[in-house]
Amino acid sequence: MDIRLGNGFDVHRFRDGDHVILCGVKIPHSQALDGHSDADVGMHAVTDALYGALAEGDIGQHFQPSDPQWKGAASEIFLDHAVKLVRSRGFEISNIDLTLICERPKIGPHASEMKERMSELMTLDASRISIKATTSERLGFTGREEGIAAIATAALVSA
Ligand SMILES: Nc1ccn([C@@H]2O[C@H](COP(=O)(O)O)[C@@H](O)[C@H]2O)c(=O)n1
Ligand SMILES: C[C@@]1(CO)OP(=O)(O)OP(=O)(O)OC[C@H]1O
Repeated sequence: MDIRLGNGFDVHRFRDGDHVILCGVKIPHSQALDGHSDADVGMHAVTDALYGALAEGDIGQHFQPSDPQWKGAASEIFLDHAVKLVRSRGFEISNIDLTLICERPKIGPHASEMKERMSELMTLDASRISIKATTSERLGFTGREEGIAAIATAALVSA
């Protein structure tokens, strides 16, 4: 059995708006997240963790931020590509662990829906998907509510 571990980290800054999209779920908030795509920072971190576990570069190498075709794109496109690449390389996803770092919005009330959405997108049992959140105790850019950071770990096992 071959085991691979990968990590992903992403940050998106806030901009004017009335909701954020995290793990494919629309969450009402006093601001939106800025990015070339839909700026789903949680989904980007998970996607990068999958690419990392395969040593297949990073999300920006696969989906150039300068490419107009990804303007406003749903980040499910990127995650789907990474999941398909995992399986094409003869691996299965054992588990995913995601932590979102932000003062607001509060993630807890939405974590279950986010987990279910990721489960559907990855065809992975929800019991293998962990979605957590923490503040940075008002320290740094997340503490000043300038943006959201996300860090993810993916574990793959040979199929
Ligand atoms: N955006 C967030 C941040 C935190 N939580 C929940 O609050 C708990 C305490 O967070 P601290 O940063 O103060 O330790 C944390 O464990 C989460 O359960 C949240 O839901 N959304
Ligand atoms: C998702 C992509 C898609 O062009 O752009 P962004 O939405 O800006 O997100 P980021 O994590 O900054 O860069 C990765 C890019 O692949």
